[in-house]
Amino acid sequence: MFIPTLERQCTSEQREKFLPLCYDYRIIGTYAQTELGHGTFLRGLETTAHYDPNTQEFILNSPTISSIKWWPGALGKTSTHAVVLAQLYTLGKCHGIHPFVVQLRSLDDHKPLRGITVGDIGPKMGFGPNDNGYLKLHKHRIPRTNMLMKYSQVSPDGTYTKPPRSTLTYGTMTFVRVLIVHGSAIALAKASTIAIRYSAVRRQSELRPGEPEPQILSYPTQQHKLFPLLATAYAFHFVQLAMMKIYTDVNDQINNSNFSRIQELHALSSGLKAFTSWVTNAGLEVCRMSCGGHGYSQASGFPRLYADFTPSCTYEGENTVLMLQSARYLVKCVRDARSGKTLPGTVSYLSEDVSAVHSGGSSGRDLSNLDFLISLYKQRASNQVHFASDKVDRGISAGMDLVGALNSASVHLVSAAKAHSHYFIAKTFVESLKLLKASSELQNVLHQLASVYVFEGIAQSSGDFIEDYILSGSEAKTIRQLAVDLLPLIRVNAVSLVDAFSFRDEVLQSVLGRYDGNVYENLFKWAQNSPLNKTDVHPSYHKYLGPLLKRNQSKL
Ligand SMILES: CC/C=C\C/C=C\C/C=C\C/C=C\C/C=C\C/C=C\C=C\C(=O)SCCNC(=O)CCNC(=O)[C@H](O)C(C)(C)COP(=O)(O)OP(=O)(O)OC[C@H]1O[C@@H](n2cnc3c(N)ncnc32)[C@H](O)[C@@H]1OP(=O)(O)O
Ligand SMILES: Cc1cc2nc3c(=O)[nH]c(=O)nc-3n(C[C@H](O)[C@H](O)[C@H](O)COP(=O)(O)OP(=O)(O)OC[C@H]3O[C@@H](n4cnc5c(N)ncnc54)[C@H](O)[C@@H]3O)c2cc1C
Repeated sequence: MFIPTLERQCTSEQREKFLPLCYDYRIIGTYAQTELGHGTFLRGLETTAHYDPNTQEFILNSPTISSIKWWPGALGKTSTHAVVLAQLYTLGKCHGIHPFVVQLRSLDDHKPLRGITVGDIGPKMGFGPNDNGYLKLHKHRIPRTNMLMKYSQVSPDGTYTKPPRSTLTYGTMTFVRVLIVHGSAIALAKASTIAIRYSAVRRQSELRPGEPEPQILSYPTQQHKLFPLLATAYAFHFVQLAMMKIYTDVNDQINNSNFSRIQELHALSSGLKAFTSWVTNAGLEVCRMSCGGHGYSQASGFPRLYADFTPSCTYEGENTVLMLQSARYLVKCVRDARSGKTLPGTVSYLSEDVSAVHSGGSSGRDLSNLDFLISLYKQRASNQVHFASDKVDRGISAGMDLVGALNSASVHLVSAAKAHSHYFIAKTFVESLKLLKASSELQNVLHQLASVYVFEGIAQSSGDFIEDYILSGSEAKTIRQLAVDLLPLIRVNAVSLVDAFSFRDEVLQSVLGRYDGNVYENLFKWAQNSPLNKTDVHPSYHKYLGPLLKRNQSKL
């Protein structure tokens, strides 16, 4: 995050100064924004940067215990520099959060500089090798030119020039949220690869006396656990491509001082980051548990995969907070639509009158038609957004201010943002396949995946569709059965569909997911290499177990 921030927030002179040092690994940096007391509420960050016009320096300070920077990756022992987000003060006025490049350690002996107290925050649930750290600043001085001044400036005499948009400071977070959508796709693809390959190798139980034990991948329940997640990994692959395209287009516009789509990008990236990381987080556990006891072994790769992925739901914007950010924008769009404004592409459906399109229960609707079902996802999303938006309006009519009305409706707002994100993902998946240049055989297999993703998405949220009369109960049951009917068809290609992710064994880091399927021999080999097996009799025997056993044996 250090380099993307410099690339996005530096003047051209600052780029020339800092970026070559980064690219050549002459300095290593981190992104120090979160503090002990604040991670979500950025306007509440307490680190200060006071401008001293006499020396043309900023004085950075951690005024309270809660202002200590806390969590930034590689801050503890590795980074020589940091982008520090601090409240800018100049000529006696506070101008809010701004980014500053701060050198933390000497480039000669790597010792912390004067005014810098830095260290590791201690062991975490995962990310063991990463020295997430703390940083306490004590009246640490940096040159004026270390404030990243592409969008806002402080002149030598201390005069402040404000940015075209205050939220341009948040640009790196948007970029990383887009990466996390990709990260979710990759993590779920890895977990699906491990679970499906192992399920093809593992044989268990005797369905009928004398019959060979079947592959557990042949059990419909195992298929129902894994194949919707496999389809989701493909869905997330396509949606991260679409998200990155939108990010690149909007970022190009921002670089040309066109800020018209910055809110739409923030809302979409926030919703997709939260939706994909929540779904992946839960999916990793389903994949682990589908592998029985061996799934719980470190040898499976699942413990590390989960422990390293699960903070994706927290960092780069806690998921609930980001869903609320997305919903806040959707409510704004409903108002804009009502006042006749044209809405941008990803939310234009909110100005359509979808309610008249479908009414649940009418017979003869083709419930296997993906285009039709995507229109139901659209109706569900539109209904949820309008319902939540109406809640906000009623709160305001009852005398609340906007913040109070948004907070009061926040549970429904999160549901609306989830439905919006789900619609975008399902629609993108189906549309991406139409554009794919592939053989009819491949198109058929991918259509099966898209179908099971769309069907199962409705089955798992059928309440939303039934409550709003988008589907009747019997139609929801039919769609649920359509998903189950697809499972044996996907079974035929399941291993090939995970092989297609092409994870090398060294990357997958899983004995269960080995490409050669040689699991048992390698599990035994892996166990023999366990540190506890260095000696037949563990040294602890002589200290504890031996004396205990001998003492009790003498009583026999
Ligand atoms: C090449 C790679 C290939 C593959 C990748 C594959 C695998 C990689 C895997 C993972 C991805 C990579 C990296 C991740 C790995 C490890 C993690 C590493 C680091 C983690 C770093 C961090 O966590 S950094 C810190 C992150 N912190 C946050 O995100 C803070 C969240 N909080 C906020 O953003 C703000 O508090 C808030 C915006 C939520 C609220 O702000 P507030 O001011 O209180 O309130 P509002 O009034 O709601 O907002 C004001 C207006 O500002 C608009 N806004 C807010 N944010 C933005 C934004 N980002 N962009 C644009 N606009 C924004 C908001 O909409 C409001 O506007 P209005 O018009 O409505 O007023
Ligand atoms: C592995 C890891 C790596 C990290 N790396 C970095 C890094 O490199 N740089 C960096 O600066 N930070 C980093 N962070 C910090 C991370 O960005 C924050 O933890 C994250 O932004 C969440 O903020 P918080 O911890 O203050 O949670 P909080 O905001 O305190 O969240 C706690 C609960 O409060 C709820 N909540 C908060 N605000 C609201 C609201 N307005 N409405 C409703 N509910 C709300 C949340 O939904 C959540 O349930 C990292 C964190 C982790 C775990």
